[in-house]
Amino acid sequence: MKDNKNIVFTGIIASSSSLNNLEINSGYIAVKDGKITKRGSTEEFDRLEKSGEFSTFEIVKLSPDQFIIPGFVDCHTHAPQFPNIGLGLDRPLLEWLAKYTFHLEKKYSDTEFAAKVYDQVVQRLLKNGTTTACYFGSLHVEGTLELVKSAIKHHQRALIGKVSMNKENFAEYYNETKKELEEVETFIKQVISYQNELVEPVVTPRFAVSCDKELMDGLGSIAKKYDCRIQSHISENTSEIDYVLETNPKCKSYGHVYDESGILTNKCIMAHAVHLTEDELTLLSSKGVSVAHCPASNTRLKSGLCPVREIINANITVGLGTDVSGGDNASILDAIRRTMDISTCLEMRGNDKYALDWKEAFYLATLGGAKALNLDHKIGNFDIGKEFDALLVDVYAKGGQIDKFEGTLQSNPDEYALDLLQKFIFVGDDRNIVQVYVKGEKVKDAL
Ligand SMILES: Nc1nc2[nH]cnc2c(=O)[nH]1
Ligand SMILES: [Zn+2]
Repeated sequence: MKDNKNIVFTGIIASSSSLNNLEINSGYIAVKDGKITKRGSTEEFDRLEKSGEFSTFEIVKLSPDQFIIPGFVDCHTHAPQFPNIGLGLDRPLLEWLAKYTFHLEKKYSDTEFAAKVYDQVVQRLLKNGTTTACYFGSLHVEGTLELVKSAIKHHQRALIGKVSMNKENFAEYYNETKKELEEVETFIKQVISYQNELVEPVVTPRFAVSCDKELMDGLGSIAKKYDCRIQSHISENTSEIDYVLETNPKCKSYGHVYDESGILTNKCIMAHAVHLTEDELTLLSSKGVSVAHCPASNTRLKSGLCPVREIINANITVGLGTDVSGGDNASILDAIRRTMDISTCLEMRGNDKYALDWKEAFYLATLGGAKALNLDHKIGNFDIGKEFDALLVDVYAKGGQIDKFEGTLQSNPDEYALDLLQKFIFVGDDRNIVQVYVKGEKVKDAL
C-alpha cells in the first residue's frame, strides 16, 4: 500500500455528471500523483501508448467483465455503533438510543477499545468500496481521535466529528456545556494539527434532543470560527420532533431550532429529513444544507418512508448514508438498493414517477454524496483534475453472487457495459470490488 505511482487504466469507465447523466464507455483514465490527468478513447490510448506517453505509468488493462467507477461516499454513519450492527432493532429511535446506543458509546472512554473497533470499522468500509465516510464518533475526544488515526492509517477519506451532547439522560452520557465546547475545540485543533489531506473535523451536535440552545449556539460559533462542516440529525422520528418542539416552544419548526443557532449553512449535512414540512424544505434549500438519506435505519427503526424525490425536487443536495447501527448494513451498495426500494414503495402508494432508478441512486452514492459533503471539487466522478478515488469492479469475481450466462448480455458494447454495471448495482457485493483506490493509492487489492 501507499505506492502512489502513476497508473493508467483502460477498459469500461463509468461515472455520473448529474442525477440524470451517467457516462459509461470504453477508454482510458490516467492518474498521476493521485490526480486524474487525462481521459480519452481507446484509440487515443493506443496512440499515446505507442508514442511513449505512458512509459512511466503502470498500465492496468481491464478484462471485458471489469469496469472502473468512482468510490462510494457514505454521508452518515456512526463508527462507535458498529459492535451493535444487526442488534437491538426492536425499539423506535428515542428508546433505542436510551436502551442500547448510549451504553455502547460510553465504552469509548476506553481508548484501547476505541482503537480496536475503529481499525475494524475503517477497514470494513474500505472493503465495501466506501472511499469517503462522514463519521459520528462518540462524546470522547481521545476515543474519537482513534477514529481519526485509523482513517489516516488505512488511507480513507474521512470527515469525523466528536459528538456533542449536554442534556441529561439515563445513561449519564453527556458533558457540561463549558467542558463540551472546550473539548470540541481541542478535537478540531488536534485533527488540524495532523495535517492530513484526507481527514477533516466536523462539528457534531448529536441532535436537538441532546443539545440545549447554549450548546447549539456555541457549536454554531465554533463551526464558523474554524470554517468547519457541521453534521446532525433532523426530523427522523415523530416522537423526536414532538419533543424538540415542546422543548423549543418559540421555534416554529425543528429546522428553525437549528437555524436559530447558525447551524444551517452550506457546510451542514443533516441526516434523515424523513418528516420535513414544506417550510423546512424551503429553509434547508435556502441555506444550502445537504441531506444524508439513510433508508436502512429509517426502516429498521420504523422512522418512516423518506420522501427523497421531494427533497431532491426542493433543490436540496442529497447523498446516501448507512447510519450504522440504526442501519443494519455498512455497504453503500445496500443503501443504493434501499433508496430504490423506499422510493418505489412511495410510488406504489400513489406518487406518480416517484421511484429513483438505479442510475439516479448510483449518482447519489457517488457525485451526489461528494456534493453533499462539499467535496465535489475533489471527488465524485472522473473529471480531469479530481483526485482518483475509485473502485475496480469484476462482475464475475470468484465466489461472488453474479453467475455468468454466456452470450446473454446485450452485444452492443455500450449496452453490454450498461448491463454489467446494472448487474453489479443490483446483485453485486464487496467480492466484486476487487481493487479500491483513494487519491490514487491502492487500499484494497483482491485481484
Ligand atoms: N439513527 C440515529 N438517529 C439519531 N439521532 C440522534 N442520535 C442518533 C443516532 O445515533 N442514530
Ligand atoms: Zn445517525
